[in-house]
Amino acid sequence: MNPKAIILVGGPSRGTRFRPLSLNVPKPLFPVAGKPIISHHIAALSKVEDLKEILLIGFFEDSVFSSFLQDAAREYPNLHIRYLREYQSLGTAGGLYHFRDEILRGNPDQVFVLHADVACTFPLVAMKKAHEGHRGLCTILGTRVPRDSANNFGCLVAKPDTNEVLHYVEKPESFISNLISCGVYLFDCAIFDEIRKSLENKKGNVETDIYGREVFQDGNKLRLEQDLLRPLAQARKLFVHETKDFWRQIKTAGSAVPVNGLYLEQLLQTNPEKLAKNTPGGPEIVGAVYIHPTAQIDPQAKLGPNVSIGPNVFIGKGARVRDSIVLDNVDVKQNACILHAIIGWNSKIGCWSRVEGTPSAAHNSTAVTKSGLKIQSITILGKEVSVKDETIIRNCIVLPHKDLKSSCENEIVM
Ligand SMILES: Nc1nc2c(ncn2[C@@H]2O[C@H](COP(=O)(O)OP(=O)(O)O[C@H]3O[C@H](CO)[C@@H](O)[C@H](O)[C@@H]3O)[C@@H](O)[C@H]2O)c(=O)[nH]1
Repeated sequence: MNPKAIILVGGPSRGTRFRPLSLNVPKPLFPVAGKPIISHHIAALSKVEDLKEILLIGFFEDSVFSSFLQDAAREYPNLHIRYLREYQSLGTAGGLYHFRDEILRGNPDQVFVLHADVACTFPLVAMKKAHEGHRGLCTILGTRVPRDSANNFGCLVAKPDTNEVLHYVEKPESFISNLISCGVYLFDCAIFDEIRKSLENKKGNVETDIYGREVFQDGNKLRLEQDLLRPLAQARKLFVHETKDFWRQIKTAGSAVPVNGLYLEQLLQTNPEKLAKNTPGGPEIVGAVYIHPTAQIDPQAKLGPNVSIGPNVFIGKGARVRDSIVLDNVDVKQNACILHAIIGWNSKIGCWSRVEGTPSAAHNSTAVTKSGLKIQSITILGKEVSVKDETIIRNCIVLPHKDLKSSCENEIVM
């Protein structure tokens, strides 16, 4: 077996719900639990036997991923990781088809396809084993979600004894099943014949590009879900591998906070040496906390659980941080309190101030409702925001470069 992998990274127009953070970093590179979102995908892929090549496919500028790719090459010398740029958004299966020659080079027999905007334990080795035990062309990772959120996803109805998918419906209007697609797939390479068939069904919508390759006309995308998975289910060639581990989407900026917590909890179980520990004369650490080696934390500060502290951060005496991500070069003055928040690069949090959000209990949701109105649950400060001493910022989104001189609540500060 000689599998390859693809990570669908999307492009700049797709990160809008991730604002204001995506104004400064493309969503796939936003750090959670101390490393870029897609590094978690790559770490899981690196454990798949014989997998040597990972292709990131998206429509960002080429330069966006260059330094990430250099770092990844150093960390994984046995993996060949490249970025392939779509000339425009081609849809979730359009890039697979457009770059089919690159993907099929070296005759792989299987291809993993992972959405960049999901977080989970990526049980890829178990998925591969399950895939090789049936006669399907695709195994899709599935998870159970609460009934009322199921129609935000691709829904699957499967035979419990064989895991064969009988129906696949993308974001149905009414309830079909609470077993949903996680956006993680393993395909046999024969899938490219199915893509060809699906294209033939869309006849008349194909043109030839300057390299003589078939591409789709403007605005006509090839959708993995509707154009490929649905017919595969109808042909009984789609199987599901259900995971009981955590799974989350990363759509809004606020969703990075629970995802950060889940990855940190996972690290606490698998690689606790990567996390901060209580040491004599050091700050108080509660639960899973990641601190970049260049950060300086006052011994009288208290951090955790579920906290990531980025490079060159300074946390002052008596400060308290929990359930939050503090990005590079942030200066947190003494006795400040940060709860359920993301603090953007180079921000300054004054003495005795509070930056806080409200924890949301809802699965895969980061907004809460108050008096019938949807309010922001995670407080997010964009890059270079300054919060004056003794100020409270609660349930707010603050755009970059703002100087907050008085308290605010449930606001978008523009
Ligand atoms: N390269 C590329 N990537 C794309 C494009 N369009 C979307 N993507 C990437 O494909 C992934 C899916 O994005 P969406 O199109 O926004 O779909 P969704 O609403 O997240 O729903 C999909 O994912 C759910 C799981 O998270 C599924 O449950 C659902 O069925 C569907 O596949 C993201 O990682 C996104 O960046 C494109 O044109 N080109």
